[in-house]
Amino acid sequence: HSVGIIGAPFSKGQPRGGVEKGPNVIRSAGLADKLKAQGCSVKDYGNLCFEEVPGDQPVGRVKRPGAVGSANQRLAHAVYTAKTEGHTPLMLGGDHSLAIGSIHGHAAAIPGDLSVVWVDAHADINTPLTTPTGNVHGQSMSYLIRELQSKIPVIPQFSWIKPCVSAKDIVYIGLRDVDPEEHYILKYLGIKVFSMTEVDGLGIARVMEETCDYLFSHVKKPIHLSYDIDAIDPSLTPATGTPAVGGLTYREGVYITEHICQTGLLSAVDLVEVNPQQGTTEAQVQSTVDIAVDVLLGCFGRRRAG
Ligand SMILES: N[C@@]1(C(=O)O)CN(C[C@@H]2CCCCN2)C[C@@H]1CCC[B-](O)(O)O
Ligand SMILES: [Mn+2]
Ligand SMILES: [Mn+2]
Repeated sequence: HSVGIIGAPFSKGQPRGGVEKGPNVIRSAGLADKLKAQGCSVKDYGNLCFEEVPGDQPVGRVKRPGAVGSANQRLAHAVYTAKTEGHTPLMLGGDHSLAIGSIHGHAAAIPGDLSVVWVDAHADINTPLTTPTGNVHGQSMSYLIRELQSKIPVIPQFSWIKPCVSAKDIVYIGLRDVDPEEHYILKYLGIKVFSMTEVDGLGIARVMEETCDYLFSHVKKPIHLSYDIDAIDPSLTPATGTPAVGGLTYREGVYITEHICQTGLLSAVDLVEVNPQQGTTEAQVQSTVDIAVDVLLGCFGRRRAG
């Protein structure tokens, strides 16, 4: 595996300060050295610099459209570059609004369509008209899904975004805090969802088997894995902005990435929503960061069997 690390210190997709520190705290836990120790080659592209956008007024309910639009445009280019230079892009967030740029840049760099595996307590599929908070980290997927575009009002700062994902190529794992409007959208689009109920009922091994059967049932497409650390139970990863009880165990969280790795189709990864300022103790921050690193090592070949 050749991994292209891209730091995206961005927080304007949500209201809590600190998530912009995610890239550096994950790096300082030894991510690059641990990837190299397991045989990966690593190119660290460093942290992107995101411009300030003064007078960044909401468009409708959508908050900080200027900052979110420009950060994601810049990120899209960086992910495109890393991919075309032959690396598997690994985007370190930063909040989950960054999936807009990451998926956009990834899609632009590969022929044909990609599939998306979204590991999260949340669906992040609110539209500008359904969002209860206006925070774009809860809307990311709505701007990317082709079948949803008739429901998305014009946001000038997002005009560069070309929807690039088909509803049938998306699988959610870990959902347990979904807004009613999001639930309607998921049903309306027929998107495949393995909520925590399915994780409990089927077990994670079956969930991953069914995820792969579903995604590969027609054409095998490269996988974009967008992993929100709040998918893991907050007792293990408390340093995050929107914790929700009843999450994945450490073992389930790592099993997901081990399984996706062995498909050989992993093509880009996001690891988002680590916020060191949301931990109440240093130990809470360290636990969150260490688990984020282990999840990522699973993406790139680490097997618990050794
Ligand atoms: N759907 C949300 C949105 O703001 O759109 C509302 N929700 C918070 C709210 C808390 C109280 C119970 C109902 N949910 C957060 C979520 C976005 C999560 C973004 B992610 O990147 O952390 O996944
Ligand atoms: Mn998310
Ligand atoms: Mn989430």
